Amino acid sequence: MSETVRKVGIVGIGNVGKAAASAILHENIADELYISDIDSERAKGEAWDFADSIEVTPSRTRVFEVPLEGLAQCDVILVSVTERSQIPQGSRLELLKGTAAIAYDIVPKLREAGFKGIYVIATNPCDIITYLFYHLSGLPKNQVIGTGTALDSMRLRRQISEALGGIDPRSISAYMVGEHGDSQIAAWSHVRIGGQSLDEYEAENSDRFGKLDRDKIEDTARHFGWEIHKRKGNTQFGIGNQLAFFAKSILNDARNVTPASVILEGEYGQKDVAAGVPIVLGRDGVKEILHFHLSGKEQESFNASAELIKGYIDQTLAEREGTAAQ
Ligand SMILES: NC(=O)C1=CN([C@@H]2O[C@H](COP(=O)(O)OP(=O)(O)OC[C@H]3O[C@@H](n4cnc5c(N)ncnc54)[C@H](O)[C@@H]3O)[C@@H](O)[C@H]2O)C=CC1
Ligand SMILES: CC(=O)C(=O)O
Repeated sequence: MSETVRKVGIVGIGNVGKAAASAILHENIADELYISDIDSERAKGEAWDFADSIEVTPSRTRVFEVPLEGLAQCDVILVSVTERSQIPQGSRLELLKGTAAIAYDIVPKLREAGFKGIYVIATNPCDIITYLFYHLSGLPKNQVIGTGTALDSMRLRRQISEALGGIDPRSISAYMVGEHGDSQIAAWSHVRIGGQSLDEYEAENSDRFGKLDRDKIEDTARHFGWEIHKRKGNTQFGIGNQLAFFAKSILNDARNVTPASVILEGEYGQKDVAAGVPIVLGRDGVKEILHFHLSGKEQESFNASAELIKGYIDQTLAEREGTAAQ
């Protein structure tokens, strides 16, 4: 019998990395989990702490602390590095200089070490960092994926669920698209409640809910991260579980439809940019990009969001390499 060992790596074992690692162990997603951090002593402590818990988790995942290059053997590397996780003025874009510098440091080293697997990136600003990983890694675009608007879309579904009397968010299909940031937009034209369009569902149930306040729901979902951030100083479990879900979908070739930040080459009218759109996620990473025909206003906002991301990508490439995105 041939033996397939599922190997997942995490680079950056802080708030987010630890939440992802815990989810991986509790859901038996990997046979071997490799963790790496610039602070290798702390990472070793985390690895040993996780190893102590294996007997009472459903998995027998072996956990190792490794230097960065030790991650090159993994099928999937989850990226949760950052220079600082605090964002005083509330924009993820403020992290760009620090996290771009980390990308320029670690991606060439992993390339040199022979990493040929799939990157899943949570590090903010997520879309720009995803593009930089693609640009620096030499990997095909299907193998470089940002979590993008996946977390925002869960927040959106939860807000819709609450407005509709608690209907299970898993029975709601609703996506935030564009930037994992302030310019993201809800694709209201494609919201479905158990397959029924939201307009039809609202009309059928007008005596129970009336018309949803879409602007308020969208705005709450868009900014929900800050409500958590200002109370506990970070967000970690939503995204940690999301990273684990991405790893599981890839390793199991699950072919889930999920929002993710991916490299666009003409899809949604955009090129040379990474932005959040619905994809099919499986063994090769991005198996397919779903093309929603957005309403005119949604497409306009999506274009503005993508242009904003592209502006920061171009600025970063110009500062670091004296070139713009190709
Ligand atoms: N995409 C999303 O939906 C979300 C993204 N995030 C982002 O995830 C990132 C991580 O956040 P936290 O875990 O709270 O930060 P943290 O500060 O707790 O952890 C970051 C870790 O990265 C390590 N690190 C820094 N430079 C490194 C390098 N060159 N090589 C290896 N390790 C290095 C640090 O030592 C630290 O352990 C941030 O960029 C944050 O904004 C957080 C929540 C949601
Ligand atoms: C911090 C962040 O990006 C979030 O929770 O959405």
